This record gives sequence, structure tokens and C-alpha cells, in this order.
Amino acid sequence: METIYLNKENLAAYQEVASAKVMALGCFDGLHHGHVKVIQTAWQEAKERQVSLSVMSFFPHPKTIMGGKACFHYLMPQSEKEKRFCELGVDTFYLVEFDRDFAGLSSQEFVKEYLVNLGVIHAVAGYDFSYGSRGAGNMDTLNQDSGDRIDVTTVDKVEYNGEKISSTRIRELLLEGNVEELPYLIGYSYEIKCEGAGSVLTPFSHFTLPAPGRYDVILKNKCKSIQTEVTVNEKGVTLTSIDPIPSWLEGNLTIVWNQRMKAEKVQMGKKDHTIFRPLFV
Ligand SMILES: Cc1cc2nc3c(=O)[nH]c(=O)nc-3n(C[C@H](O)[C@H](O)[C@H](O)COP(=O)(O)O)c2cc1C
Ligand SMILES: Nc1ncnc2c1ncn2[C@@H]1O[C@H](COP(=O)(O)OP(=O)(O)OP(=O)(O)O)[C@@H](O)[C@H]1O
Repeated sequence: METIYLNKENLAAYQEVASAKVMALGCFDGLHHGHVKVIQTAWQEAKERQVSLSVMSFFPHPKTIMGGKACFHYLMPQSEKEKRFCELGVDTFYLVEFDRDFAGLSSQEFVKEYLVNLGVIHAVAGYDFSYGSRGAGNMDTLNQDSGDRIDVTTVDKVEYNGEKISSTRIRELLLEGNVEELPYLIGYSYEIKCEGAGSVLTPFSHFTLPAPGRYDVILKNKCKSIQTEVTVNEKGVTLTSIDPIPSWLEGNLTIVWNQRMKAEKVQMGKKDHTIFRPLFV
């Protein structure tokens, strides 16, 4: 899979070499079940038309530019997104620089310059995808904005428990420490890449730590894994129940967040002690 960092300076060069393609559109932070359905639908459309499959995403996230959110809780860095797109059969990943100039493009300008002139013959996105200045364009206007040159497939809402699965909901669950719900939305336990040094695990950027608390996790590197407990506090993540710490836990690791531990008061002899148990056993 090729990744193309697209901006207004290099757009013309990519338009010149463009060939026919199906394009899936959206930010795709955290790649949940709704996102996967959009990309799988686009894959099917590309296969039927015997053309390549591309995804167009935007960085930084439009909400950080339009909503003025200085602190935005990304769920995964672009490198993780790339890996997942590759697994889903994407040929080209266009990552468009989202700045105020780009956000100011009218719906028609965006569709002409970034879709039609890049060879898009079919666009796929979810029912709530919007584009163009003030998000004025949507899945009902895309075909018309393209002068009838792009066909459109709209993916229906994918839900869990009667609610839209969304990156926003995943961020909320993480910030509540509710990591055990996440497999229902993303298909597996949430993972964070980090650097281990002694008892301290330092997450790489563009991941979101769950709320402060103790968690049952799996730590793994390319060769080994261990189930253990970690504590999240305002300073970061620390190992709380491995002593001595094995040497393979130094360096690049993945933290797989299984569940939050519940604090319980138990009486041992005459004294009260706090112990931590899994929420669900
Ligand atoms: C050309 C273009 C201009 C946009 N301008 C705005 C804007 O002015 N205000 C806004 O809130 N979002 C704007 N957006 C963001 C979209 O509304 C939407 O959030 C983005 O395309 C990602 O879609 P998704 O959230 O469905 O993944 C723009 C998007 C595009 C492609
Ligand atoms: N639950 C869903 N069902 C169907 N399509 C979805 C769903 N969630 C997102 N999509 C589509 O996937 C693409 C990427 O969406 P986007 O990145 O906005 O995800 P999101 O989960 O809605 O994000 P956020 O909560 O940050 O707005 C868009 O085309 C969007 O319409």
C-alpha cells in the first residue's frame, strides 16, 4: 500500500498521474466496525469495477481546526491506520492536510479537485459523511457536485446497543475507564504502543490512555506476552505487580487493555485492606 500526503502544493502532480479508482472517505480514527464496513463496501465496489481502492482521510482531525480543540484524544497514529488499511486491501491511502484553506473549499471545489481530478469514479462513505466549507456537502449531494461523474454508495449506520458506533463514543468509554466495552465497537481490545523502561510504560503519541485506575492488561512484544496489572495515573502507566521486571519488557511494547480492576475493601485479621478484583469474573 502506498501512502500519499496530499496538500495544495503537490495536488496537481498527483492529478496528472491519476487513474480510475474507488475512494472511501472519512477520518477513520480508531477503525471501528462502522469504518470497516465502509472500507469493505468500497473494496467490493473496486473489485466489481476492476479498479484500485483508495482511502482519503484528513489530518489533523477537522475538529481540532474547526472546533478549536487544542487537546484532542486521537485513538491511533497514522502508522497504525496504515497497517489496518493495508490488511483491509487498500491500495492507496491519501492523507490530506486539513488546514483552514482546505476547510474553506466549497463542496464543489473539493469534489472536483480532490475526487474527480484524482480519478475517483465511485465514492463510498457512511450516511453521515460531510465535506466542503461548513460541512455543506453530504452523500446526497456528492453525485451532483461531481457533475454526475462519480457514483456514490452510502453505508447505513452501524450500531451497538442501539447507538451509533463512533470514534467519539470510543473516546468517551476510554475516558470513563470502560475498556471492556471496546471490543464490541472495534472487534478487539484497545491497544496502545509504548516504550517500557523499568516499571514505567510511556505511551507513544496519538493514543488515548484510559481513565486513572488499575487495569488487567496483556503486555507483548514481537516474541513474548504476559498478562499482568498496570496502574494509570496522571503521570502515566506503571507496572504494579511484576517483580522482578523481566528484561524483555524494556523497549517497544503493546499494552492490550482487557479490563478495569475494581477496588474492594476486605478484612484481614483486625485491619481493612484494599484489594483489586476484575470487574467481571
Ligand atoms: C473540503 C472540506 C471542507 C470542510 N470544511 C469544514 C468546515 O468548514 N467545517 C467543519 O466543521 N467541517 C468541515 N469539513 C469536515 C467535514 O465536515 C468532515 O468532518 C470530514 O470530511 C470528515 O468526515 P467524517 O467526520 O465523516 O469522517 C470539511 C471537509 C472537507 C473535505
Ligand atoms: N457507525 C457507523 N456506521 C456507518 N458508517 C460510519 C459509522 N461511523 C463512521 N462511519 C463512516 O466512516 C467514515 C469515517 O467516519 P468518521 O471518521 O467521521 O467516524 P466517526 O466514528 O463518526 O468519528 P467521530 O465520532 O470522531 O465523528 C465516514 O464515511 C463515516 O460516515
